[in-house]
Formats: sequence, structure tokens, C-alpha cells
Amino acid sequence: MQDTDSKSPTGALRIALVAHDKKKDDLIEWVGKHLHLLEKAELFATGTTGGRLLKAFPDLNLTPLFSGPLGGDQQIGAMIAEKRLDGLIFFVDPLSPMPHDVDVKALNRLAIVYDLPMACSATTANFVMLGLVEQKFGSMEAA
Ligand SMILES: O=C(CO)COP(=O)(O)O
Repeated sequence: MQDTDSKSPTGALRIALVAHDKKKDDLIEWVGKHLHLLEKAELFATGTTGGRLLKAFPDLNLTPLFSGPLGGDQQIGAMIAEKRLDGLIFFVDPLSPMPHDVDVKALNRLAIVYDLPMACSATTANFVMLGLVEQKFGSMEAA
């Protein structure tokens, strides 16, 4: 299996965006606040999250994957293992039972196994975004 461990050919940040249903509005709001950075990034999202994001921000360079419960979480997990992502923004709903809880756990687990910068809520996502930009470009101004 491919293990690219490489940068994006375009040099862009590669970020996966995922939100559970009750957190999708929060993620759309968060993306709106970081649009100046995210519109230059290579984005991936689980299906429903991706559809909502593209409706709100049609110009994003975003690839929608399968819906989370239908394999999308696992697709993102595979991308982490193949080192095809720089970060994961995953707005988790901790108050609702999920039929695909095992997939959610597996995705979190792989992000930890591979020490991928991951945020599960808006404030943490702000810090992860700052860190990713500083790591990649040296400063926010250079991004
Ligand atoms: O369920 C999800 C993550 O576990 C998100 O999937 P959707 O973006 O398809 O709703």
C-alpha cells in the first residue's frame, strides 16, 4: 500500500473536515472564519459534511468522500495511514449515540497513532490551524 509521507504536489495544506450532524453548522461557521486559509488548502470531507460545505463555499478545493457511516470515516483513516493529510478537523457530537461509533473511534485512534494534528471542537481547531500554517509557511502572513 502506498505510503507517500510526502507533501502535496501543490504545496498546499491537506486537511480533512468532518462533522457530526449536530455540529455541521458549527463547522460551516468555523470554515467561514478561516476561508482565507482554507480556500488555498486541499480539502477532503466525509460525504454529507462535504456537500454542506460545498453548498456554502462552492469555490473550495474540496473532495467529498463517502458519508461517514458508510465508510467515509474509514477512508479518511486510510489517508492518515498513507500520510496524505496534514491535519484533521473533526467536530464530534459527544452527546448523541452513533451507529458507526466504531468508525469514529477508529478514525480518532489512527490520528493518534500517526500523531496527526487533530481538533474535535472549534477552539482547538483554531489552534491546530495556527500551528499547521506556522509549520508549513513560517507565519500567518506568509500563508
Ligand atoms: O458521521 C460522520 C463522522 O463520523 C460524518 O459523516 P457525514 O459527513 O457523511 O455526515
